[in-house]
Amino acid sequence: MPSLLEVSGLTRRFGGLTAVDAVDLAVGEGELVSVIGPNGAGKTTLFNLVTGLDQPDGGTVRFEGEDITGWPAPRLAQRGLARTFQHGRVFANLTVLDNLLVGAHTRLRAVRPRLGGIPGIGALAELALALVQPPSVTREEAGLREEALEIIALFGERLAPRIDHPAYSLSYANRRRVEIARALALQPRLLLLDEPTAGMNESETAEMLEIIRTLKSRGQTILLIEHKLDLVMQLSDRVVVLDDGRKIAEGLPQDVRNDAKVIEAYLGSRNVGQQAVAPKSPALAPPALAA
Ligand SMILES: Nc1ncnc2c1ncn2[C@@H]1O[C@H](COP(=O)(O)OP(=O)(O)OP(=O)(O)O)[C@@H](O)[C@H]1O
Repeated sequence: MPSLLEVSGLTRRFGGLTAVDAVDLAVGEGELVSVIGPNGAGKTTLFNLVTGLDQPDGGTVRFEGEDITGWPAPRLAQRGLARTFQHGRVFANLTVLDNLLVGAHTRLRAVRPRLGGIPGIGALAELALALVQPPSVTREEAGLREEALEIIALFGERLAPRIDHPAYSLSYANRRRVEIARALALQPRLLLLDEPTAGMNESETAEMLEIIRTLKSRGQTILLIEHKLDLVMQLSDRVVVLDDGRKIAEGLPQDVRNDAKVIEAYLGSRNVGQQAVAPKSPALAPPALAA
């Protein structure tokens, strides 16, 4: 049986720099795979290539065996891939709940009548149905609202009391939670999280770890970029390590932690996240030193 996601020989060059260099990567159904590596290793570029925000110079991306290389992001979202961004992206003027409903909207069936073939007719019919609001649309939207509230409940008191607040009024950490909640509203087959704990303090990071653990226990397949290596070690089924665009190691967290090439990459002059690798800083120390 093919993996849910299979990346083969993926390559992206920017001028003379090869940001992603013939990377192979597979994620099985229900797995949590983390991508780690020093700053500039190519992690976000890899995510951009998988999620249609950037086009590869070579290689393929397959999803459930289907070649999805170069598909635009909206089509990938409908196919079951949802992602979050390193610096968080929400609809600032929409409420928390509406941010989720926007995410869920791609799944609505009743408001998207099948009137293909005649250009523009589908969009017109969709608009007409939205204005008239027949029972099928109302029912489906009520269902999505229920689902959205269930997703919000996952974040406990952080979001539940704020469902009617505009996203711009939220704290940075809450905006990041909304972004993840919105991605979940798509009911993705594969959730790609780009540094979900960036900018979060210790207790917020611990909360996020529990949320990701809960998602994983529900069978959610996850591809994760994360600089906080203790979190990576606790959550991951497998870890893929990039350095200078190339995959230098892959395996179980405990094996990667002790891999000589990984230790070398992290002990170089580069930084992990915004903070220098230092053996005295266990949470940010390279894998081999974080034990
Ligand atoms: N649009 C671009 N144009 C030119 N160079 C780019 C572009 N995007 C990324 N790069 C370069 O590609 C390399 C990989 O960058 P990328 O952001 O993927 O690394 P990363 O592992 O995600 O780093 P970080 O941990 O700092 O987020 C870097 O050297 C970066 O400067």
